[in-house]
Amino acid sequence: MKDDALHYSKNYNESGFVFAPFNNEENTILFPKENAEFLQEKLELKIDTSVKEPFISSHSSKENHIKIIKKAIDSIKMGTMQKVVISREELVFLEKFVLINVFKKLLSTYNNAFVYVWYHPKIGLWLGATPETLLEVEQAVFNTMSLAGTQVANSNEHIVWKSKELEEQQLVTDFIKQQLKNIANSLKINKTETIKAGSLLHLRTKVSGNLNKKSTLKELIAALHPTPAVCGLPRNVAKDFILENENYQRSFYTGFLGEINFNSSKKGKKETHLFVNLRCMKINNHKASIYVGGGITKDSIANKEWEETVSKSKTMNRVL
Ligand SMILES: C=C(O[C@H]1C=CC=C(C(=O)O)[C@@H]1O)C(=O)O
Repeated sequence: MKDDALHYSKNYNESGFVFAPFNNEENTILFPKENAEFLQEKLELKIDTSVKEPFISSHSSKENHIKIIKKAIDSIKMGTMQKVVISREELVFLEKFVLINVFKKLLSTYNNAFVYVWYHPKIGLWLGATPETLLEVEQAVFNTMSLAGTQVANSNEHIVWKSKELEEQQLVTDFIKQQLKNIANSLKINKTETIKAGSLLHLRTKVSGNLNKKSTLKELIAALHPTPAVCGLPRNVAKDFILENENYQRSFYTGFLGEINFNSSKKGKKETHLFVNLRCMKINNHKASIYVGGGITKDSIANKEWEETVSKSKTMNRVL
């Protein structure tokens, strides 16, 4: 970027790179394309192992996280919500932090994820490796996905999904279908499949279609973000529950990021690639904040949900 000014996207009509928070009422940061410089470099993924980066991890209170999960389960059983994604921040104290090494480790650990480093002097440094696409648009064709349900990958075992995970993910697929009803046509829901993200497995259903002529990117984003893969159902009830009960600020975790280029007049350039900001961390003053969460439904068992967040944070801890 040519300066350190903070720019915001007004209506996603711009061309550039956006970084959006979980809370869709807050501003989306924009790196305008016209202010950006484009550099390309081939990275050798071999890491200098003589540099050791010891760390001490401090689990944010387990009891507290379990308490919020139990409250969420009660609320779901009382009928206020169907699903809510509860998350937490885990602090890791870094004695030494070599950005390029951590980035290379992320790239080699997550070979089918969108791996990024994002920095703005007024916001800070974020890194991540997300398996979830929020939205891809090329001309009038778009792709999105429903991604939810987690288990630890175990290469020797036949993969079996329990009904809790299958239902949790189906809710996301149904939501996407419903939200796109008036914006898109020729909606195609692919077969649900298992995908690997680092050492974890998830359920994924790809959804694609054609945008109606008058649909805008703003409309499309408003319809999808935040999906029940990161928020819950009904969306507003779950969002309020999250904002009231999680005892930290998600800020850009479970937001989205990527390139927008929806209104470009140049032929063949009308492309947008947005990813949900999962498996991510913020680095600040020898401290990494790792963000992890999981979907809670009526069938959730609080302790297991805690373990799921531990598995998720382990994959991030490993790259540190
Ligand atoms: C909210 C997160 O994951 C979402 C995406 C995949 C699986 C999820 C789950 O099993 O709960 C979550 O919906 C996270 O990793 O922090």
